[in-house]
Amino acid sequence: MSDALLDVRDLVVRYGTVTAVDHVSFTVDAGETLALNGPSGCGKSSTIAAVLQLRRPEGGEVRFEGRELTTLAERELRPLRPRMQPVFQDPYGSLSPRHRIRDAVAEPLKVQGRWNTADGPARVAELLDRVGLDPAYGDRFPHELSGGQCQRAGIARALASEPRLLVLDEPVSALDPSIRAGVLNLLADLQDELNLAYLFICHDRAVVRHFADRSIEMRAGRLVPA
Ligand SMILES: Nc1ncnc2c1ncn2[C@@H]1O[C@H](COP(=O)(O)OP(=O)(O)OP(=O)(O)O)[C@@H](O)[C@H]1O
Repeated sequence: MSDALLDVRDLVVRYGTVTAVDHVSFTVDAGETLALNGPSGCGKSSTIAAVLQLRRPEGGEVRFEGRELTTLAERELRPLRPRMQPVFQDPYGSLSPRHRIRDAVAEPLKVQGRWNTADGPARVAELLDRVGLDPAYGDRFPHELSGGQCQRAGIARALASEPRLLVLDEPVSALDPSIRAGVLNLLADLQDELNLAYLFICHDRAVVRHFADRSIEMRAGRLVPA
């Protein structure tokens, strides 16, 4: 058995007769960035949905922190879910338009029973500050933030859960090219500071070369030599 943080073995995802992920295996170590590349429709989203157990795979194993997730009941998965957090491409899509940024960042703490009125607000301010947002932005709604600021707020919300793994699904593709580097630098700093692991989907080869420790390539549901 490997001691990787995430160990995916022979993963299979099917939609009816379509095999979207066909016996895919990879590992991600603590503190490591693995890039997952490939053309549209090759199975990247299906792979990460199965890793996050948002969709139960038809075959294979997803071992996270040494525990096999695919055989766990939802009730057993619940305490593990905070430790693997997604960050999606659309910065506005991952935050509810009706909730202030402060409440969006506080929500994971409340859901996980870790909210404390004495120090909760300070924790939220600290998380916003950590991602480079003035804590005063906590009062705003997502549409009052730029795309880059909103993506930073989404990262703060993910960090509230104290994850070990972030699944980054094209986290800077929707952002203005001039602000992409700032968000990528933030992710790199957070990784160093918190020993976070990243499973990173990205189409931009220059970004992958700069940002990832290793990369794997998918074509038509299978891993191919990079
Ligand atoms: N809900 C679904 N029902 C049926 N087929 C699906 C479903 N979701 C994905 N597929 C099919 O599975 C295959 C893999 O899709 P997937 O979205 O995982 O690829 P992708 O690499 O993430 O693509 P993109 O980069 O465009 O998001 C494709 O052939 C797609 O049409």
